[in-house]
Amino acid sequence: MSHKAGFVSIIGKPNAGKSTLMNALVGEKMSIITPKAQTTRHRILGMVNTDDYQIVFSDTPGVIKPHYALHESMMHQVDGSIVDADLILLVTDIYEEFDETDVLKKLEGSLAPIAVLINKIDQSDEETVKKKVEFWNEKLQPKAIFAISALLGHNVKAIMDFVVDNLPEHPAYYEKDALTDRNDRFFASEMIRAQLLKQYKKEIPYSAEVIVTAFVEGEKLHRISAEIIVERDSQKNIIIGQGGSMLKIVGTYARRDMEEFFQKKVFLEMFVKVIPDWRSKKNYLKKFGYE
Ligand SMILES: Nc1nc2c(ncn2[C@@H]2O[C@H](COP(=O)(O)OP(=O)(O)OP(=O)(O)O)[C@@H](O)[C@H]2O)c(=O)[nH]1
Repeated sequence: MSHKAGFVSIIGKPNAGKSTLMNALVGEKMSIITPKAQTTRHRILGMVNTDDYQIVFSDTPGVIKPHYALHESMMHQVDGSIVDADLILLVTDIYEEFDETDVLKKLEGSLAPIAVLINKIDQSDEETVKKKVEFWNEKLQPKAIFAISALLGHNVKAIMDFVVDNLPEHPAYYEKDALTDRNDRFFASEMIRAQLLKQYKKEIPYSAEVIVTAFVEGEKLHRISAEIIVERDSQKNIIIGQGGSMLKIVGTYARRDMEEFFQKKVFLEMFVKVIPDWRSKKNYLKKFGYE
């Protein structure tokens, strides 16, 4: 019997709802979601397997104009996922008036069919949705347009059906029990990064990276050590807070998320370290997993 498999890339501006959609499609909390733009820094694969097919979704960083080497790496990951794609899901936010020219420019080189997903329709009305559908039909003549709410799961099933219909015949690319290309260390560091995005304002979360330095799996308990890397001493002080109060909050929430994710008790310790201008330094970026 024939088997289908393919790469489906989720592309769009920051904050459009790409990670929310990815999680809704794969049914797991794979990508961290926060109200802040530029939450996602890596391309993350999420797989859906049945006997008949394997869909390999890629959640990607939001398309931005690069300001640091870090951003350049993020945009390379977007480009890579467009090159690999058998199918592209372009996510756009119904009410954000983003200029999407840069996203469209990236898509120009691709031959993969595109579906435009107009997201967050739960915050909109029929008339606005209709106008957006017309706009995208004219602009891109995509293979399909869906008006969706990734948050509420509205029309997510229709996207899945569309994806399966348009998947090429191909053997599986990964083991059929695989869910992602990322390991537990990665998810642990992402859960800490999500708390940095939630608990601190302005530049702090964007200046921070999280490295899991030890991950000891136990029968009853995982012991996890992590470093939070920032660019300046002043940022280190803010991260730690008065008498360690802020770091304690971050640790408490991150540990709670980890315990839910790993279904295990977690002992978490964190250290804050300064590496001046790490976002612009290629050697550190490489060390932190940005190619
Ligand atoms: N109302 C509403 N909010 C949504 C919907 N989808 C996503 N959001 C919210 O939009 C914000 C951004 O969502 P993400 O999924 O992190 O967006 P993203 O495109 O991955 O963002 P980047 O990582 O910056 O590229 C979060 O606060 C989500 O809860 C939706 O369908 N409706």
